[in-house]
Amino acid sequence: MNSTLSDVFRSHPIHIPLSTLPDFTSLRHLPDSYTWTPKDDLLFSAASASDQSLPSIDLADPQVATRVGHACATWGAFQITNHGVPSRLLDDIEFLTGSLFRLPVHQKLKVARSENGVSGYGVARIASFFNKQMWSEGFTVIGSPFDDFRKLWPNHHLKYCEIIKEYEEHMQKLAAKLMWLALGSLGVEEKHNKWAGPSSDFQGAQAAIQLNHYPICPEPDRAMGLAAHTDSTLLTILYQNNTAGLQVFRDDLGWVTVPPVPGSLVVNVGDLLHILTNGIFPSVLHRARVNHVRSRLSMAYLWGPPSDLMISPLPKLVDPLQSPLYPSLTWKQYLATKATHFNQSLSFIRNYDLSSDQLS
Ligand SMILES: O=C(O)CCC(=O)C(=O)O
Ligand SMILES: [Fe+2]
Repeated sequence: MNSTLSDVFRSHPIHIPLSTLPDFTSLRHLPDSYTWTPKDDLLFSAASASDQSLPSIDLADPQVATRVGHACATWGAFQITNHGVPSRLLDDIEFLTGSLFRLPVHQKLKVARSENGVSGYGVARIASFFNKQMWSEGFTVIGSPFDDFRKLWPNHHLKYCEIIKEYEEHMQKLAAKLMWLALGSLGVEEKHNKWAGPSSDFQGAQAAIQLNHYPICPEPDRAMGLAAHTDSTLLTILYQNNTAGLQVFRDDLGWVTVPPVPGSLVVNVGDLLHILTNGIFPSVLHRARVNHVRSRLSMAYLWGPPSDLMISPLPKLVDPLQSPLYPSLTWKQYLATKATHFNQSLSFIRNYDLSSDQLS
């Protein structure tokens, strides 16, 4: 039987004890365990560029594919407007996220993600790779949120489940559209990407929704909301509330803040799209900073292929005189690699010897 995204995460448990889940409202000073220095993250204090901004693309622009392709190749990320997701739905998901994180800690702990669980409340999965703790809390939805939501809101869970369902439907369509725009810009057609299915809508795709909350922080300059990482997805579509915090990294510019633009969404190239394009599109390194004035919410739609499908550089994008930069592997195998090698995963598999079986 094919494995689902839940099975995959379940086989790579994260070992973060529940006692580390913070009660941020009670902290008036930044404890040592939350104080970051460059020792904890090499890029912690890398330069920040203030005069450069992430491309913003109107999806109704006649040149949209070219613009998406250029943004993917130069930034690995972009903002979009005119994306067709109703602003009422963005308000609803933001409202849901705010309501969830405003609940008292004991209530949120009722739906804490268990050690080998996949959905629920907890710290970021990447926390296990760092010595310091991040100033954030999260809630992951994979599959139906019904059981968790019923525990959180015994009287309103159906309304909230409906919002998640509608959000997923819109995001799934938008992700497929963005994928074709990105690949189309490289001359990849439907016939080159068979798993997209007969109607080219990537029906077998899988996704998770990651809701993030970054509380007000007493010493934001020394704290980290979510440490630098790339997403293990094909694409991520992120909605952020009206509070800045997301930053993307470019070798030539350093950290660039992505200011929230009302109604717009941020799109990140993930590691699998980087592999699929044989390295033409970089997967963007990004992080979230915090501030001492307003709490911040973000809602990430993490989108990828069926977990057992072989992903490899598209032959059309590989120079016939060279070998592909990456071997074929499944999302399941990639997530297993990421669980061990984290931000070095792409370079690890690049050097991976296909004749051995390290990736299983
Ligand atoms: O909060 C943000 O802006 C970033 C969230 C993120 O990168 C993630 O959930 O993977
Ligand atoms: Fe991310």
